[in-house]
Amino acid sequence: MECQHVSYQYSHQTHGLHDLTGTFPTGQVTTIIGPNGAGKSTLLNLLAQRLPVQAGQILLDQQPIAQLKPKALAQQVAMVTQRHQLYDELTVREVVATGRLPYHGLLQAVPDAEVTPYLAANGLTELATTLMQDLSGGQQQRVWLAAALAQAPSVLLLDEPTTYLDVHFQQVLMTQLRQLAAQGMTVIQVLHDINQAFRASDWLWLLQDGKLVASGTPAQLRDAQLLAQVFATPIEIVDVPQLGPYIVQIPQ
Ligand SMILES: Nc1ncnc2c1ncn2[C@@H]1O[C@H](COP(=O)(O)OP(=O)(O)OP(=O)(O)O)[C@@H](O)[C@H]1O
Repeated sequence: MECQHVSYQYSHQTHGLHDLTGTFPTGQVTTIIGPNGAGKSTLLNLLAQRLPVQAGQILLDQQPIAQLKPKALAQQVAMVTQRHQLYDELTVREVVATGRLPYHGLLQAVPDAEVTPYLAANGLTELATTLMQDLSGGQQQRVWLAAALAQAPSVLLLDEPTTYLDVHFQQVLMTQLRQLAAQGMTVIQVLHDINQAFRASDWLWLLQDGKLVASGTPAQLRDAQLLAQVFATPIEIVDVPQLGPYIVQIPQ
């Protein structure tokens, strides 16, 4: 997936994204990092076509995604949705089944055989008949991931997917994303924890004020001066035994 001169402005606002050009390598985990308000969620929403690109284009396999019909797009690009009250009274199985809708007619039932594997792969079998409103935040997060994976997308988008997860499940998720990428999926996520971003990614996008300041491998972007400037805070990179380089914020 790639962006070519992509810009977006919220109506009557100066904020948005300005002339972004760069790639999200196929079969790799890319993490978008940057300060609050840098435009990370806006970019994800553009990649998912939840917001229309106003200038430039986003290409998937060299095709502008704006030209894809909604059903074709949903078979290619899935976004792990944040909690939504509309789903509170649906069961886990019903929510995961929504991921299969792009492969069926609107009124067709989704066969159990298409849902069961995604429940099992995400540790949700036991919870299949539980209502969403009766789940913890972390369990709900796993349901949204299962629903997105049920779309069998080639591109998976995740906006701060670790928010509701404890440290153990954060690690489980990061490993799962790596495995999906190894199987050929292009994974694009937004993370706030920069150390997690540097450890869990093959590729990084660094945004500031709606602009792409840098993109590259974690090794290329592990630059204390650059990070300090973008995050407006003193930063040092220290070597932690058994962990390697670690980005630390220096108290002012
Ligand atoms: N619906 C909206 N209408 C108007 N402006 C918006 C809207 N959504 C976001 N913005 C503005 O666009 C800019 C980018 O917002 P965005 O949510 O993409 O940033 P972000 O990097 O994801 O931030 P955060 O780290 O705080 O989640 C911000 O200045 C924000 O105020």
